[in-house]
Amino acid sequence: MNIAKALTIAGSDSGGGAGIQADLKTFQELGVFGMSALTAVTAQNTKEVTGIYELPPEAVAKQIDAVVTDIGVDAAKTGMISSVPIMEIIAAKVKEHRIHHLVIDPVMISKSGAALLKEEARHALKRLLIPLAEVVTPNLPETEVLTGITPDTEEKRKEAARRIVEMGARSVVIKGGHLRGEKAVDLFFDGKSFEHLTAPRIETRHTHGTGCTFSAALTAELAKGRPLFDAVRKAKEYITAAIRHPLELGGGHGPVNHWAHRREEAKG
Ligand SMILES: Nc1ncnc2c1ncn2[C@@H]1O[C@H](COP(=O)(O)OP(=O)(O)OP(=O)(O)O)[C@@H](O)[C@H]1O
Ligand SMILES: Cc1ncc(CO)c(N)n1
Repeated sequence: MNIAKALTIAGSDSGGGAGIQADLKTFQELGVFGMSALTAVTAQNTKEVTGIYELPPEAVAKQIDAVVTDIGVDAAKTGMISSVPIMEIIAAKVKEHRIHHLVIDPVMISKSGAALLKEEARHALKRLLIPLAEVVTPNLPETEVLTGITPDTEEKRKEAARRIVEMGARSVVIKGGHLRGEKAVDLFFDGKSFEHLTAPRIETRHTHGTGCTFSAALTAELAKGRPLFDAVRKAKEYITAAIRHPLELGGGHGPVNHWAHRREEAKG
């Protein structure tokens, strides 16, 4: 049996909606065997982050080595990587193990407002990780930090996408979750052409983990061998269903529903 295998290199969210937990749930839902290399443990719920505990860089390296050398990795993603030494070791391991299908989700701030990336690590993210990416998935504030462009118009979002590809990424999806308007529109660019991914905007506060879940779905589809833009489209369908059928857990930004896609598939 040929089983697709995906690895997430990210932080743990005790609340289960974002981070490693969102990634593994998404991999499983999409029929991919999920593995993890933890970079940090966060104490977190739908309202706040109450603690961040980084792992030693060596612990991150050992987790990656352990799974790549035995089980194998068809595609990987990165999420929360708070410090420069952890970024350095991940970049080295991605090169050493020739991980080609790599999704970089440049996580910076949680929905509840906590900083998940140290300020001094912003530059390292651009220098070390973005050049290794098959696709980078910034939201709008992350796009601004990466490029210095305020992405408040379509033209500026296109310019920012060009800049991210110039940094060495093979492609980028600028996510429009933070825009207003009737539609949630994301912009894809692969160095040649632009494509829009459009879905109805759902009125809800239960959006904890949208970014992690989207990039995990994209990673799962790449692990299965789906072509890049098809994988992006599938990920968009998956996250839209997960937002559309909220679980209504917790008193703050509740988690998205990782199994909602089953309902939509059942409807046809
Ligand atoms: N209210 C919404 N309705 C429909 N789609 C949405 C909504 N909010 C976000 N999305 C979609 O979810 C995906 C993730 O985008 P978003 O901009 O929310 O990521 P993010 O800010 O990185 O999330 P996170 O808080 O997990 O870091 C995108 O495809 C975006 O268009
Ligand atoms: C551990 C972790 N990673 C990513 C996010 C994204 O917001 C989060 N809230 N927590």
